[in-house]
Amino acid sequence: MTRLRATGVRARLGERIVLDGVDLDVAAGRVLALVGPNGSGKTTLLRACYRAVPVGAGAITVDDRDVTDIKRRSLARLVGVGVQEPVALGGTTVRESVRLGRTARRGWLEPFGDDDRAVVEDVLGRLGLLHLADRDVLALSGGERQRVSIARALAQQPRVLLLDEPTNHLDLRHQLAVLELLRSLASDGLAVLVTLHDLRLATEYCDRMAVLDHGSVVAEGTPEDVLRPALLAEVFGVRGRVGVDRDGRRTLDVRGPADA
Ligand SMILES: Nc1ncnc2c1ncn2[C@@H]1O[C@H](COP(=O)(O)OP(=O)(O)OP(=O)(O)O)[C@@H](O)[C@H]1O
Repeated sequence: MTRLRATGVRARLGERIVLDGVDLDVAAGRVLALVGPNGSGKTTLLRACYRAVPVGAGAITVDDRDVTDIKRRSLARLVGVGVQEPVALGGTTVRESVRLGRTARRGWLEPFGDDDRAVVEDVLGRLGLLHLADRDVLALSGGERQRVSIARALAQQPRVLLLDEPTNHLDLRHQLAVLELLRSLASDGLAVLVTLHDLRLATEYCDRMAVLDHGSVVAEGTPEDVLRPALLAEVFGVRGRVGVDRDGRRTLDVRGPADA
């Protein structure tokens, strides 16, 4: 079973120690929400998982193989990444942009085949992008571009999916659609690690979360176990608690700043 693991990961950016002994474990079938205040190291940890940031100590492994020992092309078959600000080249349509995700799957001289086409059309459909497929990516809204970035990652058919703030440009309907999609991808067997700013959304939709604070994981578990009032006050600076609404859904009730 696929497993992404970080063990004692330390990373420096310039003079700063940004990750300071991070331990994390995401198994296939799970969505793990990585939450934490601004600047706590969430994006850096995700970047370390796909080798965009060097790890100074500790290790990040996929199926017990250190990611630094995996060739880039093989890594792209294992790990798909949707980044916060997708790079979009002018003159590329949505469909072409998503097709780029297939590069990792094909041999160097192998032509784009029916299988590739089927995967691209499938992910365009799953992300609600079919009606935009022929549009230039530069002529999209921020939220639409974000969905293209997720679609391209899925076109790689990875075993691990890393998404950095996949909901931050999305309207409410698309936020919920993306989080539902992550759940269904996990039940299809993917291991999903996703950074989320919106603690309420993370509480409602994710069965597990890890809280990063000053470069270390300070809590990991179910939202009700993790988001205790003391942690909400200390780490996020708010007064709040996790409860259950009338329909039995988990909710996060935030009452205001902790020092008010
Ligand atoms: N290139 C850099 N050089 C030095 N420090 C950096 C660099 N990039 C980021 N940092 C610092 O590293 C820390 C972690 O940044 P990171 O982007 O990983 O945090 P984050 O939790 O994703 O933040 P946010 O919630 O604001 O997106 C921050 O203090 C940031 O200022």
